[in-house]
Amino acid sequence: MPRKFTREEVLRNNTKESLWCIIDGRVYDLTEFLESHPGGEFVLLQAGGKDATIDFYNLHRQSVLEKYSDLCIGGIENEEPQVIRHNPGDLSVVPYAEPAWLTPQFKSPYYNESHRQLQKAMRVFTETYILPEAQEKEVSGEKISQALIQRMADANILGMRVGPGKHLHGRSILNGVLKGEDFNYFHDLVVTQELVRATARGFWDGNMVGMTISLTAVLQHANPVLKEEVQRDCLSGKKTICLAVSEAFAGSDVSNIRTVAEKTPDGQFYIVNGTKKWITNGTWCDYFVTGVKTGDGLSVLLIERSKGVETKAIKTSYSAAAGTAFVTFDNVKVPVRNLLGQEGKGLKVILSNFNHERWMVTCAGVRMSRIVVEECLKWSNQRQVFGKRLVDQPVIRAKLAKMISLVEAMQAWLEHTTFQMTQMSHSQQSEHLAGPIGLLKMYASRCAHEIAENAVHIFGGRALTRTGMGNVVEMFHRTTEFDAILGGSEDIIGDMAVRQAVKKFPKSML
Ligand code: HEM
Repeated sequence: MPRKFTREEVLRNNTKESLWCIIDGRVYDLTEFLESHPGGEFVLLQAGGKDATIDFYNLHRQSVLEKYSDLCIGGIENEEPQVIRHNPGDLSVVPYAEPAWLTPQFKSPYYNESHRQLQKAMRVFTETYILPEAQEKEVSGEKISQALIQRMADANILGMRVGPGKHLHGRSILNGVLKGEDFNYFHDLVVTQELVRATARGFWDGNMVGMTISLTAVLQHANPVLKEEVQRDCLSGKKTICLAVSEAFAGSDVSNIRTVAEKTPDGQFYIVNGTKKWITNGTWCDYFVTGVKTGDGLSVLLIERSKGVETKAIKTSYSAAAGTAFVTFDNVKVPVRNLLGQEGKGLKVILSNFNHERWMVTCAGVRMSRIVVEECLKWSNQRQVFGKRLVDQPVIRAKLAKMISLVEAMQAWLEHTTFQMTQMSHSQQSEHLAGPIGLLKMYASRCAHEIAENAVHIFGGRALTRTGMGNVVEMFHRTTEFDAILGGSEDIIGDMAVRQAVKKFPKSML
């Protein structure tokens, strides 16, 4: 049984020798903690013997109390803690913190019980296994651990990251929550929107994004033997794979790449020379799905890390946990059986995954935007300035209204697009959805930009620091702009969408 104290007892412990305080009906002994408190000794001495609940929540997250729970020596007689504690898997109780389909009062035509079960299991998994490692590695810049990759492989989370398809058939997801055959794009959306809740941008990209955007090319375009081998290696977590297309010479204009592959006289191998830049997960990947020039055309080769392949980490403004690399191919010998698709038809191979990649970037960006809105709602409600909560200021409410409406609009458009994906074959998606998905991604990254800006204004100085209350907002503001670039710069894909629309313009109306 926890010890119970009266408020008078706590009040008597207000010196350096014995320093207690009350936070949310619980009593904390801060005597030993005084010297190591990141906020300094003086402020704690001022709180000695008092109820410091309002001051504490004005400056700290609930998770701080959970981390330092050993400082808690008991509770106050006849008082119960008021603050709701978050357990792994719980839905947020903050309005607008969850998409409408997860809010009991709202209904959705898109999701059924299998999506709800998957969402629940993914949230428990993310909060139990991914979030702690993500937070640690985001700071240290280290690669995701093999143990976590293995755990995701065993639960078939790796398989789900590549989207619906035959590679999931016969697999049981997260201990029987779902059969692989039943996995559709709404399950795919759920998985991405839960995983990104680990709120660590570099680590998120490090967590197999390379595989998400490259293994699909192998599944769709490799010869059956190679496909079987690489699929088995990657989905079991034994090997990792990334997409190596962009170069210092060519980003969104993939057809201008300069990496060259020349066939050996016996026709058995390609010899590859060139460089690749900004390759996510490249520092540690085993396989590189690589865009190369073959004669006048563009082709795609699966290159294994071997003699002549070198990778160097590129210093970026986000965590090195993403494994962003500069890759050099120096006379690398690649068997011809590693050609994906046909020689000279590589653009088709590269484009075949762009819709899914852009859609996935959008799923993640929309969810991160919502997390930032939740952070702002919570902060505005708990932060006191000029004797009032932030949320009591009309200017703050106007910002929140704008942010919430942007997130709701993005999610609604995303779900509408996802529904279209469930109704179309892969080739129909390429034909009809490339433009709409491009526009959706562009809209989402513009909204995220606006949300980040408003969030910084709401959090003030805390939005500049990587620790403490503003850490999520700081990370989002620093990294959200990448979504405008990844999978094709937003200006270029926006332009592509309009050009495609113009092509379909009926002549009779002119
Ligand atoms: C159980 C009690 C407490 C613990 C475990 C604790 C722990 C921490 C930690 C870990 C930080 C670093 C920032 C963060 O991670 O949020 C911090 C910062 C700080 N704390 Fe505490 N704290 C406690 C109580 C208090 C109290 C009662 C006050 C004052 C009334 C206080 C004032 C501050 C200040 C001023 C900062 C710096 C905040 C900033 O830079 O924004 N702390 N504290």
